[in-house]
Amino acid sequence: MALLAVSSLSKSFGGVTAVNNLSFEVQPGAIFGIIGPNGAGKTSLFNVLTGFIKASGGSVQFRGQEVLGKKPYEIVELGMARSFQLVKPFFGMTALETLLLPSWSPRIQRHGRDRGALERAAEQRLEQIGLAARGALRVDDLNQGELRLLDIARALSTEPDLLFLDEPFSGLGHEHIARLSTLLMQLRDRGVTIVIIEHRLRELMRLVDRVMVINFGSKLAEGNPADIVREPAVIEAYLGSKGKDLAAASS
Ligand SMILES: Nc1ncnc2c1ncn2[C@@H]1O[C@H](COP(=O)(O)OP(=O)(O)OP(=O)(O)O)[C@@H](O)[C@H]1O
Repeated sequence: MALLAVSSLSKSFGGVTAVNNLSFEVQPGAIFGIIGPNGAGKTSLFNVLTGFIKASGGSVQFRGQEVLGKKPYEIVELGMARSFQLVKPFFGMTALETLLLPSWSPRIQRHGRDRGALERAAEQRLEQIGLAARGALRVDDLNQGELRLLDIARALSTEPDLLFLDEPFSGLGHEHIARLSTLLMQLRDRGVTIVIIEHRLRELMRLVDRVMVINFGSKLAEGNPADIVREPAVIEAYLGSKGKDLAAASS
């Protein structure tokens, strides 16, 4: 059974249809990429899937359970977590404190870990993401790339089974992208399913098992990365000359 089954999902903002009758499935243990031009509806899709905005119609099932209509914290409780394209940290808190906050969620509290264990877990998470030396710094003093990594670590702190990442590579240098890619593959190997929106196509295509292309809120194509970069409709609508480079790189 699919871990996530999205069926005929739509979202309109007045006269703008951001997500248009979209259906797709994500299998357990996959890394699933979502690409498309600016304004294609990718972030709106994540916002609906994670309960931040209401759908206009359709169905979203996580492990066979309907999640449309649930609040973001209820969705986290079920085992889904997300990072944000625009990171809005709690200014004044340290990086380590930011990662301790999600420990108070019922999902983590039910393990009954003491404060020392929760702090060690937060420190490990900082290390995993490459921010071990930044734990005591206030988030106000972190740069955009570091804030993005911290936001991903924050999402991981709820120990999700399904992780949504909105442009995780944006603003990161090659070293951090390589480190984050390795971490995502390790998470996948441990059974975490990952859905990624990303414009850095070369880096994304190396990581994903399957990719969906959306344009004007509708699915344009879906398949494995090597086939998708050769799809004429995708090249015309989105990849353009970048598509030829990508096709050459993935052959
Ligand atoms: N809150 C909103 N109110 C009105 N229109 C919105 C709102 N959010 C998104 N839209 C519109 O919905 C469409 C899809 O936007 P969305 O941000 O989901 O695209 P995207 O694929 O994530 O783009 P990008 O790659 O630039 O982040 C756009 O036309 C956008 O202007």
